[in-house]
Amino acid sequence: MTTPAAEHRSEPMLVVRNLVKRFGDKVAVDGVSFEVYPGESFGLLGPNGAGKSTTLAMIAGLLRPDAGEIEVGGLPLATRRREAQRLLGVVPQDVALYPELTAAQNMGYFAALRGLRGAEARRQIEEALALVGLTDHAGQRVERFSGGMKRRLNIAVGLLGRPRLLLLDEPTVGIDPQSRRHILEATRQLAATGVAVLYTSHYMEEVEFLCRRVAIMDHGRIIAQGPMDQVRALAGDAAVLRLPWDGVLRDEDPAALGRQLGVPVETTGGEVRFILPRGPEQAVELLGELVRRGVPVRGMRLETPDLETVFLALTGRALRD
Ligand SMILES: Nc1ncnc2c1ncn2[C@@H]1O[C@H](COP(=O)(O)OP(=O)(O)OP(=O)(O)O)[C@@H](O)[C@H]1O
Repeated sequence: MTTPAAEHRSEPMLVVRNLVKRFGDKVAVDGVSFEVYPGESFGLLGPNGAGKSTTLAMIAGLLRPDAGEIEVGGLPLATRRREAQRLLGVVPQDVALYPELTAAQNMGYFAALRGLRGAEARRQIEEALALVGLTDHAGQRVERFSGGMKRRLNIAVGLLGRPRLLLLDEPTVGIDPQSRRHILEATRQLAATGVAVLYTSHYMEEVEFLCRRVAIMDHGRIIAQGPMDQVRALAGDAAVLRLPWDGVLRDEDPAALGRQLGVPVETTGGEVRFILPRGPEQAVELLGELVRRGVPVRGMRLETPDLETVFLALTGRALRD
């Protein structure tokens, strides 16, 4: 499934074609193709180890592909890497900051590395800190920052040089809700100003919030790609039953319960999600089973397909176990 280029008025900012990367016998990226257009956040979704970071590292020019092509702003990465990299902002999973320096000093250092000087550097630093909500913390040393604030600063660093293509590698893993909101909102604003954003995540709700187009990766391959509604439709009848976690399954291990009941389960943010391949009617059986086991059901929500259920429908596995 592909999006007709005609839908987009501009040329793609990123073209990835038949990308392959091997590590020894392991094929980490296996024939991946997609495009990202100016002004859109394109979601690259997949479980840990799917090959998302490896794909991003190749686009960033940090890893050489074994096969395939990458073009950034029409420039082939293989032959015009330096020019292409000037259009790119990369925000890696690991935070790379100097803890003993303030946020502003870190930004100043990375701005200089990017070749920015004087008033232009100051303007860009100010803008980037404002976008991620760190203006009031500019003078604070990074060692006193929370994990979420460090991630936001890491993103601000990635924005120096005003990239036309921003690569965000799972920017919200393990951070507080406030920082997460800042990051999602900043990403949205950037896309609104015309930046092409490639957003990788294994949180489908983030991708559903940010992205109109998405690719789902598993074992190095793209197993579904296209506009969100079309990809969602691949879930067929599957549904998700969400139950509050606190107090409900106190004495039960939800993963073990899921295995016994034969349905994939994941636990996130105080609730358990049971994924029901056969759709809503399976919820009746499942609830009956929970009641038989004496599990007090104090609330529930039954939802129609999201990207989680798509992944299950296509692979038979939950995105996050
Ligand atoms: N330098 C490397 N050497 C050997 N194997 C690697 C290397 N980098 C990645 N891999 C393997 O390639 C596969 C894809 O890894 P990758 O980090 O791209 O996945 P991912 O989807 O980004 O997952 P995560 O969210 O865990 O980073 C994994 O099986 C990983 O173990």
